[in-house]
Amino acid sequence: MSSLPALHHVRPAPGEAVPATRGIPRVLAIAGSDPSGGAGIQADLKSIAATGGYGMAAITALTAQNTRGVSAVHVPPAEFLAAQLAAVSDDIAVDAVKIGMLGDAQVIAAVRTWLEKVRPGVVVLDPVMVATSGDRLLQESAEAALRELLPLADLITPNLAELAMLLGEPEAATWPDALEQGKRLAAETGATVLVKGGHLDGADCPDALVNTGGALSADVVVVDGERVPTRNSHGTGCSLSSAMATAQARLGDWELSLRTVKPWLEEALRSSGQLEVGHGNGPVHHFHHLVSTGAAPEGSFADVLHAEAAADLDAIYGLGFIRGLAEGTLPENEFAYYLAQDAIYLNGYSRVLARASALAPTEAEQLFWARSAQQCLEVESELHRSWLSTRSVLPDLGPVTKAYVDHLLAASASGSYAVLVAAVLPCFWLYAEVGETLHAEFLDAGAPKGHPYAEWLRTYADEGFAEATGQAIGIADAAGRAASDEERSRMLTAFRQSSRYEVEFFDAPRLHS
Ligand SMILES: Nc1ncnc2c1ncn2[C@@H]1O[C@H](COP(=O)(O)OP(=O)(O)OP(=O)(O)O)[C@@H](O)[C@H]1O
Ligand SMILES: Cc1ncc(COP(=O)(O)O)c(N)n1
Repeated sequence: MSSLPALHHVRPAPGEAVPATRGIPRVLAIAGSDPSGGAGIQADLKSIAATGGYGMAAITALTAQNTRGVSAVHVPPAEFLAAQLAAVSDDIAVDAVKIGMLGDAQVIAAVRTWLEKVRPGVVVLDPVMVATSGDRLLQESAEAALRELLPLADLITPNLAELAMLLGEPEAATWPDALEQGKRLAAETGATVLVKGGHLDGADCPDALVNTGGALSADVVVVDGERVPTRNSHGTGCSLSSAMATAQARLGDWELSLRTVKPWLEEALRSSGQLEVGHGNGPVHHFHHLVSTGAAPEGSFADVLHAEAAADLDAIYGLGFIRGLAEGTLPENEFAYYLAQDAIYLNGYSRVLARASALAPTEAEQLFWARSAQQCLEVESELHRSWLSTRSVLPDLGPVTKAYVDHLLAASASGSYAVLVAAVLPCFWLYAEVGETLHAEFLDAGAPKGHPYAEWLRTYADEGFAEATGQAIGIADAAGRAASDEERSRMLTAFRQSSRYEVEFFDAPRLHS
């Protein structure tokens, strides 16, 4: 015995809103297979998933086709379709059904019997007769049976050729004529008709919901859209109808459903060029809205960051402070100011690194940031013990130090580990590069005796810090490659800002000491 909730056996009266499904709607596509993946059941499953449903598929027919056309059609015995349908509805509550290619009259009869028994809450029928390529997907002898099936649907989604065939009229050449035909089909069937503008010319591509029985806010509700200049329209009808079934099961409102689905489909057409599928009318990109998970090569994001910092590194080497430090001509008060600000900075930086440790996704990264935070405090106390103890008056928190630490604290409160990692990186990376260069210059000059900053320049030869910098770069690179476009862009902004503060930090003694 089926344990389906009563809701799924009760069909709402015409005009009555279908209750929106809580959670993920279970949507069954009853359609033909397109092995090239652009139309039929394959497009249905992609569309259902892309618009937030759980897709199921009972296959009416197998086609051999690609983007250029259909080469063969095989319709299995209708009893086998009936078995598929029963297997689904005996076990699973079906929130919405989308019906596509039916093939022949026996298949139509099997679907009719199942619909009359199960009475799903949402039935969308795409009366597929002829593929875009011109190949028949419904036997001519089955057209009458298809017409008789229409009143069992809530929404019918014919293209202009199908609309005309169902009415036995010539194809509409203008949008107003198409809407008039939509009204006639709606009146004949009692269903809502989705009249589609895809086959018309012009810069716009409108669609309209038509129902003359008062089910909508007006007899004709037009939803405008732009025409996308592409030949990749294979499967747009299949995609639209299954997305409408899914949206309706969730929203319970046809107009809202079309307004939700149409922009998604328009973007899927617009992004179709990203797919390189076939040589004919290619498929649309159903999942255009998902972030690309194609793994970027290791080091690629680090390369982007390094390029971002190049101008700031040049600026640092050009600063009077750096030249004076290297040549031994830096005024003592500027050096003392720098050391005092460095000690203050390291205290704040340590707190920010501790936050990175708290947010780290792996224990190895957690440990790395925790160790780095500890080392900052050790360097801070070493500065006080040996470098600052001989200097009597210590400057307070300077404006650049404050701004830099505030920026890091903001990054640590951004909620994004990736952004925080990007923000703390320049202090490792730029400092390590500048230190290495100054130390090398010092050695090249023969480590001159009597250089007033010789002892300080020797501290730059710290292999442990160079190794930690390599680890920090690796973590930021991995975080950047895994981030969404939006998060990666926030990482770049945070990194750029910190890199800029590195320049200002080295220039602050000149301005504020
Ligand atoms: N070039 C386009 N730009 C924007 N939207 C389009 C374009 N072509 C089709 N559409 C939209 O795609 C959907 C399907 O419309 P169309 O009239 O092409 O139906 P169809 O012929 O049944 O589709 P199919 O191409 O799958 O046979 C409609 O929402 C329509 O507005
Ligand atoms: C199995 C199957 N179902 C439907 C269509 C219609 O799609 P289109 O008109 O875009 O070719 C198709 N080509 N194949």
